[in-house]
Amino acid sequence: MARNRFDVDENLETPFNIKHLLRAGTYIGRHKKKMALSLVYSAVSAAAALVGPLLVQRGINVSVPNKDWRELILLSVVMLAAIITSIMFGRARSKNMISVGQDIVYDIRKDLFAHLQKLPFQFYDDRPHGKILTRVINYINSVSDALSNGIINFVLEIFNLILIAVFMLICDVRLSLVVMAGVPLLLLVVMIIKPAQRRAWQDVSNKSSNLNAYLHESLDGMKITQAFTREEENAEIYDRLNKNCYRTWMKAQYTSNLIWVSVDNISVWVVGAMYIVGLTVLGPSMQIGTIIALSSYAWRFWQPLLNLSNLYNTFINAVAYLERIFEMMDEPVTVDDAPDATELPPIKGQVTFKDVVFSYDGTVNVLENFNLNVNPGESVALVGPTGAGKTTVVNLISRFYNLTGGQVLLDGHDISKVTLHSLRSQMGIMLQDSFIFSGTIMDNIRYGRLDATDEEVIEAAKTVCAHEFISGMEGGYNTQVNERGSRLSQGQRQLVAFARTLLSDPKILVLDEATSSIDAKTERLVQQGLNALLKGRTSFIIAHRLSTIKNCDRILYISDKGIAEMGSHKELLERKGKYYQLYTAQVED
Ligand SMILES: Nc1ncnc2c1ncn2[C@@H]1O[C@H](COP(=O)(O)OP(=O)(O)OP(=O)(O)O)[C@@H](O)[C@H]1O
Repeated sequence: MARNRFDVDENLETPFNIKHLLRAGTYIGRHKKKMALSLVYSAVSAAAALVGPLLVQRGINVSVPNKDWRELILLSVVMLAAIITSIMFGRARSKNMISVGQDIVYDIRKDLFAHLQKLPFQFYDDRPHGKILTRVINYINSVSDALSNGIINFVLEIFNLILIAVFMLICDVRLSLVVMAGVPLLLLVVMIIKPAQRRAWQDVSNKSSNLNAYLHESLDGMKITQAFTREEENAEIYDRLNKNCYRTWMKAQYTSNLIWVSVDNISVWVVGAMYIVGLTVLGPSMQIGTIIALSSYAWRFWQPLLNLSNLYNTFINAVAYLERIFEMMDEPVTVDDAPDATELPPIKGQVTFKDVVFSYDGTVNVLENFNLNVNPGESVALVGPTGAGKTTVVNLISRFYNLTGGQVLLDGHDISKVTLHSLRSQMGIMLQDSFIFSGTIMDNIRYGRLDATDEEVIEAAKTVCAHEFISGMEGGYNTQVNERGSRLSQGQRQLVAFARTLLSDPKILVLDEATSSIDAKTERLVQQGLNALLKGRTSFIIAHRLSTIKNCDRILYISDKGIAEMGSHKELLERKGKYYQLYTAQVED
């Protein structure tokens, strides 16, 4: 699927949709008190900062000519107080808004992660994980700033603009109009440059998302890269993606700078025009203190306009990011409890596949009219060629994917009609990828049953012959293993994962290549422990090494979208069919 690639851009250019901002309002609404307080702090800080030029005007026009030193000192004290007030309220606002911004990040991330944990295997099959990370980390960061500071700043800048305009008009109406004459010119520049600027920043975000996706994939596959000496080729791909980031970043900076340069130019022209009009056209009727005060306001007048135009961009980008975030939050949990789902009662372990049809992509069927009935306590092995569908069959029992057709029943209960928790908590699954989490070995074995005692953990490890190597490690069961268990051998990882599966004391056990990396001697020992454990449990065992499944009650040879052969080891050998060929080939080897 096209989106599962690190070099395919996401479409961020979406029409402004207020719906997303309104939905984001639910996150902002939780902090309305702090937001309102910040607005008050901001207003006080801005108003205090604007008093200065008026005081300067009064000082130059009145106090100095009248040599009223008392008033001049008073004006200086008031000015100092205004500056201190402005700084203090500004700081209080910043402190407040930082916490609001982080609260919003926290809330959105929490909801998103909760949702990610519910999304089915299919979702993760389809997307580069680096891009998911970009949404959870980068997009949420960008959005939080727009939702917290952005909204406050928007209100504040409008307030600032009105306030500055009022202060200017109080100073002098005619010169104020000269300053305001530059506004249409600025709007024109903004309208021309802003769309390009927005697209440029979206490009930056896309290219860094692609870089993240590739980086993530490369880190995951680093050992293979080094084994195949692909470092140079990979460096070239990374370099290309990195250059894309560099190029788009420079372009975005360039377009952003265009706005600054334009605004700077316009403001210089306007202030220049104001001086010319003030000193020549209006001449003697204009006092120098008024011109100085007005020029100070004129410089400030442009700042909120520029900030508003930047905020416009921030909001447009935020809406695009919000759309991507909400798209992920709205990603349907296709494998979920049905509205009328019931709890699966404690099962005996009968598993029935009834006319099951399954396709991953909706076009090619992996299984067709698959029928099977496994009795409680029966052990069933699945063998067959690579890619025949063995893992698919066992994944369907845990409902990791929805069926395309037919039914899977546990003790007669349709698994699509029971809650996932009650279903999966009765299953013990050991997937092909024996994933080890960062933490201790004890934590890893206890992963599926948090209330298990240390003794139970050790007992499970002993059963799968993991106790010996664990005890030999420097910290025993409390040895820290790195993420993915990189400090354990592949076989040791399998043994830990095996113990984890057994500890959950399942009614149905699924072992997908559980012992493929374990040496033959240990495997035989594991087998003995396993035989005891399999008693009373229904088990599905996938193994390419046929010696490990010879004793299973039934062996299914999976091929051609179904069961090609079925029977005990002895029966299948006697039949001299596909299983016989597979087995004799292995024995000869
Ligand atoms: N997530 C997926 N999306 C699309 N197709 C898939 C997916 N997983 C497996 N397939 C396809 O479904 C078929 C059956 O795969 P499955 O993993 O069940 O085979 P298997 O018999 O377990 O193979 P192996 O012995 O190699 O583990 C394969 O052709 C495979 O390409």
